[in-house]
Amino acid sequence: MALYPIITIWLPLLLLFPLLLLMKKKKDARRQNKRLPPSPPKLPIIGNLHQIGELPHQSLWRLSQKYGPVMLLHLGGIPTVILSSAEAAREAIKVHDLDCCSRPIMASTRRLTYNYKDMAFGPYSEYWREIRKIGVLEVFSVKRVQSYRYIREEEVSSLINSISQSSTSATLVDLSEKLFALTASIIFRVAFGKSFRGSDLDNEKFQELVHGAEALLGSFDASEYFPYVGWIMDRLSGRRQRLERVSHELHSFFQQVIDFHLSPDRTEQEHEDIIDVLLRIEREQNDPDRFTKDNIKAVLLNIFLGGVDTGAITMIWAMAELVKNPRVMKKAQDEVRNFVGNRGKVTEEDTDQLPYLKMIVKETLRLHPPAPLLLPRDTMKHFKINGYDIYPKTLLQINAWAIARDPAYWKNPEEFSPERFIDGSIDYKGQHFELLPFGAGRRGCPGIYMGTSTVELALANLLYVFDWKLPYGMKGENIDMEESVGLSLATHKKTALNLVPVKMF
Ligand code: HEM
Repeated sequence: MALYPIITIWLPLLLLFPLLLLMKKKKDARRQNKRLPPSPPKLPIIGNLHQIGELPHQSLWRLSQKYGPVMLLHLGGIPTVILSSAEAAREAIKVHDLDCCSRPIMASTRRLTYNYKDMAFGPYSEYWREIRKIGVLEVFSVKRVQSYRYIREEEVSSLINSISQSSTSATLVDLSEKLFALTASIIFRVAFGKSFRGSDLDNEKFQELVHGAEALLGSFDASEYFPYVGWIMDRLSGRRQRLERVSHELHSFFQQVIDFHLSPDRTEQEHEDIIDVLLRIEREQNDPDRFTKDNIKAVLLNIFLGGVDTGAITMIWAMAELVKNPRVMKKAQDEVRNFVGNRGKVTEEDTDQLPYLKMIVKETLRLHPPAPLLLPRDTMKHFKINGYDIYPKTLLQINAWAIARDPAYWKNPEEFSPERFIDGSIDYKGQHFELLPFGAGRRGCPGIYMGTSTVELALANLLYVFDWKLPYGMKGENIDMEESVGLSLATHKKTALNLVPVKMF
């Protein structure tokens, strides 16, 4: 037998063997030296999934009481680190922001965002930096948000008018429904330039689609949790089909509105809406493939997902807390009524002069952050938090809800007390890690100003124009403050808030 073929195969392997041995030794040494965060016991295959209940932020908070502020879970096959203290959050999204500012890759986010042409779900990349920059400068800038002031004021006026009708008959108003409709109308006009009222665009159908997309984006595909077999579960559960249907319908809807903007019959607009802005960016690009209609649709999806529910949820919780706390309600009403006098309505300029109202919004966001776990981050490098090793490709979740209720930072944390912000030293803009309703760092919410402008204006008018009474026989302490995740990306009040308005102006 010829020795030559044997030598050619085995000789390189023999030479490689010591090298492989050395590499294995090094890897073992690294493993032995690594200090992983504490973990609750896990089950085969599902890992810690069985320990996460209907309200994940609350389940994770309970686990963190036992396992500490830096905790490692295994959600199926996904290693996930949960941070539940301001110090740990600071280390991650300030000190190591660049190491963990990506987002996890998932089949459904990829499909809904045109292969990550959006801002919110896209992994960290040169393209993401570019789209985020465009967003911050062109869509979310103070100037742009201020240019939509007339939309917010008109929509808040029509909300007040519609509530006034119930007030004359002293009937209950479903404030939850009204406030969702308000934020939806505002975002619809800001993005599409026209109101869905009296137009051929069907807002209800569109809302249904956005919620369908939220339900898909707010949960993981089984194929991510369970490699090899998860895709079968996604098919059997109908998730795959839902994903295809929602993506297809959203795509057609956005295409229809973009076509309308490009139609030669469209008259010159006084105000640039967001589609106009994005179409202008498309025209100004040197590389025609860099920013296309798909990029526009992906950004539009972010604006609807980020802009509608978050604002409505915040206002609903604020009103629920105010009727539960008549002292705070009265103080806020005195502030706005004394400032505005008999002018009949509150304008955006007025809200800048209402410090107590702003404290109420902060306190609401502390107790009820609409995104209690922020959005998941994906780590890109090895780094340490509180001395624990965090490895690349780990999912990172910050429990902003737990941090904002931690007695280590907050006196009587469960109490709704806007006065705790009286000295103005703590804000929600991402510099104070004990209050993170908008996240922080590279991935922090770019829509803070857009969101709070609507919330402050609508609340100020609701408090100025009406006194609010509970349904007959109901007491403040009986208001249901239970949370629900439901079909939304965000956590909201489980039951609708029904109140009786009494018109004062
Ligand atoms: C009360 C109102 C709002 C709250 C509480 C809120 C909260 C958040 C949170 C927690 C995040 C994730 C931050 C992180 O991962 O660190 C986020 C991201 C984002 N929000 Fe908001 N948001 C609000 C309003 C808005 C509005 C009005 C818009 C747009 C119209 C918007 C658009 C976005 C986008 C595009 C992102 C993704 C940023 C990125 O990944 O680069 N948000 N928001």
